[in-house]
Amino acid sequence: MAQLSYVSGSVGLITLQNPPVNVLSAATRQGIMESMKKALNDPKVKSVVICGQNGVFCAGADIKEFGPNISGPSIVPLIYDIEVANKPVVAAIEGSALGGGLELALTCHYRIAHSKTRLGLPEVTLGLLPGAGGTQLLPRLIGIPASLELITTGRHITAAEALQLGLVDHVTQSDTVDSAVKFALSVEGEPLDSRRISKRPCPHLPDLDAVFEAVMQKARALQYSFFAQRAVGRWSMPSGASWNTSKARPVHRAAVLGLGTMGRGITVALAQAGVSVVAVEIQEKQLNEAREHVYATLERGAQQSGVSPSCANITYSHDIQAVADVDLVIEAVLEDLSLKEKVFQQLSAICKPGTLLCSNTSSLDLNCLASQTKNPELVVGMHFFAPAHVMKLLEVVYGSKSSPEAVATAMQLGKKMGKISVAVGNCRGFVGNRMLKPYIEQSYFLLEEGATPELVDKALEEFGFPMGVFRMSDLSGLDVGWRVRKEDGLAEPVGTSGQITRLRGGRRYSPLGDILCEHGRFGQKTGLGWYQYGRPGGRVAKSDPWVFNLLEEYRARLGLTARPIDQQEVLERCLYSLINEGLCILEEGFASSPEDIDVIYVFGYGWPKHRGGPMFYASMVGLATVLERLDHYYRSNPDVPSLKPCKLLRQLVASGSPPVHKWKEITKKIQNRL
Ligand SMILES: CC/C=C\C=C\CC(=O)SCCNC(=O)CCNC(=O)[C@H](O)C(C)(C)COP(=O)(O)OP(=O)(O)OC[C@H]1O[C@@H](n2cnc3c(N)ncnc32)[C@H](O)[C@@H]1OP(=O)(O)O
Repeated sequence: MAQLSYVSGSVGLITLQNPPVNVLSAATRQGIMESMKKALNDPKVKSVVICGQNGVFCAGADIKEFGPNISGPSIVPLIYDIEVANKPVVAAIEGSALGGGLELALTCHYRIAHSKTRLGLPEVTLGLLPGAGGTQLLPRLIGIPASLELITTGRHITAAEALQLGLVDHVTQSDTVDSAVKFALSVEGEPLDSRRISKRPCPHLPDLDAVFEAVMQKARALQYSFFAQRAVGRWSMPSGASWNTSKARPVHRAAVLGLGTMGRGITVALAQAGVSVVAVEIQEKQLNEAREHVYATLERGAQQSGVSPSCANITYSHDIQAVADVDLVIEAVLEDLSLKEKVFQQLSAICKPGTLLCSNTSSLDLNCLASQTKNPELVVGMHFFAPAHVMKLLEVVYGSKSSPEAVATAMQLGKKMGKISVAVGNCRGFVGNRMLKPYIEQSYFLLEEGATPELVDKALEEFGFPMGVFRMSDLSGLDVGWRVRKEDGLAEPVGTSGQITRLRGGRRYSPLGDILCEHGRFGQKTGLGWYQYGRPGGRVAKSDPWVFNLLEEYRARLGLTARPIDQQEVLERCLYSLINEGLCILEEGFASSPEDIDVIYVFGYGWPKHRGGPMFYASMVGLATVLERLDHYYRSNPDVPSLKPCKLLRQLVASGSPPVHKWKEITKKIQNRL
C-alpha cells in the first residue's frame, strides 16, 4: 500500500499505492509508517519524496473505514514522525491532495505541486473537521483568514491559488516526481527547523476579532437564508389570505403556450415534475425545433439523474384549441401586451370552466391580462427565470382580483416543479426586476462619472455576485431592456452628433445602454456588448477599447469630467439603491416580508448566499449607515429619485434598527396609515 524505492542515489521515494485515489486506509498508513522508518534509518538516504501512484497524491481518509472500530495505526504519530524527521521530506503533489491527503503534505518540509492539482480540506462537507493537524498547520502556513475560509467551506483550490497563498513551494508543469526529486537533492543537508510548520507561531492579527466576526456573520447569513427559504412557502396576501386558509387545486394536466426559450424550459420542468403537458406553438417551424429541444433536454437530464426521460408526458400542437381540457395554462408568448391580451381573450373562451390562466410575463401588468378574461380571479403570474428548468426561483404574482385558491395552486405547482416559489404583488417588474432597475441605473451613472464596466463588475464580483452587472447584462441580452425603454418612451435615437439629453420626465436618465444597442451591440448573442466575445455566442468576456473610446467621447459631448471611483462607492450606490427599492416594495405591500425579497435575490439574481440577501445585508451593514449613505448620495444627485431614502428605512432607523424578523410590525404601521 506504500512502497519505498531509491532514486538518484540518495533519495528515498515513498509511493502511495492504493488505487484509484490512494486513500489513507489502515494498510496505506501502515505502509507509509514502515517506509518512512526504513528511509530514515538508511544512511544512504539523505532526503525523502512522498508521492502517489497513477497521478494522484492522496484523496484523504478512506471514508469507507469511518465508524467506531477503525483499525490500523493512528494518523497522528505518523504525521509527527514525518515532521520531526532529520532528513528533508518533500511532497510531490499531483491530481488531488484532499483532507488527510493535504494534511499529510502539510507535515512534509516542502511541497511541490503539478499545475493541474486540486487541494483542499473538504471534511466539512462530510460533517467532519480536519483532525490530522490541518486546523493547526494551515493557519501557521497561510494565515488565519484564508485557512478559515478553506476549512469552513471545504473549497478545492488550484495549484496556482495554493502557490499564491503560500500553501505550496513550487508549481511545475512537467513531471512532478522528477521535479520533487531534483528539489529534494537540492535541499539535502540544509537545516529543517524553519520548515516544520507546527513550530511556527500562529500569525498575529491585530484585528482577529473582526476576522472571526466576519466568519460568524457569514454563518448567521447562511442560517437566516435556510429559514427564509422555508418561510416563503408560508405565503400570505394583503387581503389576509394565506397558505393556511387557501386550498390548492390538483393540476394533472397543464398547457404551455408559446415555445420560445422560456416556454421550452417550462415544458421540461413540468414534464420532469410528472405533470402531463400540452405544448402549443402556432408556428410549425418553431414547434418542431421546440419538440427536438425539449426531447434532447429531457434525455440529458435523465442520463444525469439516472431516471427514465419524461417525454411521454408531453403532447405537441400548433392549435390553441388543444388547451380546452387542461387544468392550468402557462402563457409564454412574446413580451408584448397587445399580443398577450389577445391570447388571454382566446384562452378565456376556449378553456373549460375553472382552468387557471397563468402568464410568464416578467414585467407586464397582470391586471390588464386578467381584465381580458371572464374570470379574472383565475389569473395569476408565474414568472420563471431562464433557463426555466434549471433556475430555482419562481415569482407567483397575484393581481388585484386573483383568488387565494389560484395563488395556492400556482405555489403548489411551483413546489412540485422543484422551485422556490415566492408570492408577490403586481407592481412594475414585480419584486426582482423592479429592484434591478435602480441597480442597473446606478451602474450606468458610474460609467458616466468615470468608471469602466470592468471596475464596476470587479467590485460586484468581489462582493460575491457570480457576474457583475455588465457581464450579466451582456449574457441576458441588451436588446431586451432597450425594447422596454423604447416602449416606455425613454430610449430616443442618440446618433453621433447633436445634443444628448440626460433628463427624462424630470429625472436623470443615461442613454449609454441605448447607444450600445444602436450600434448593434446586444451582448454575447452578437459577440459585442459592454465587452467583446470574439464571435456571436462567445462566452469569454474581454475588455473592449471601443467601449472605452465611447465612454470618453460621450463624457466629452456632455462636458462630464471623469473622476476616480472606488469599489466602495460602486457597492454603496448599486447595492443601497437596490436595497432602498426593496424597502419601498415592502412599504407598499408588494412583498409580504423581507425574507421574500432576500430569497428572490439569492435564488434568482445571484446575490451571494453568505450575505443573506439585500434586506439581511442592509441590517448587517446597519440601517443607519445605509440611510446616511443614501442621504449623502441623494443630496449630490437630487435628480435621481431612487437614491432618496424611503419612508420605511427612516422609520426602521427611528425605531432603533430592529432585526429583519421584526420589520413586519413597522411595515404594518406604515401601511395602516396609507
Ligand atoms: C486516517 C485518516 C487521516 C485523516 C483524515 C482526514 C479526514 C479526511 O480525509 S475525510 C476525506 C476527505 N476527502 C474527500 O472528501 C475526497 C473525496 N473524493 C473526491 O472528492 C473525489 O473522489 C476525487 C478525489 C476528487 C476524485 O474524483 P474523480 O476523479 O471524479 O473520481 P471519483 O469517481 O470521485 O472517485 C474514484 C473512486 O474513488 C472513491 N473515493 C474517492 N475518494 C474516496 C475517499 N476519500 N474514501 C473512499 N473512497 C473514495 C470513489 O468512491 C470512487 O470509487 P468507485 O468505487 O469508483 O465509486
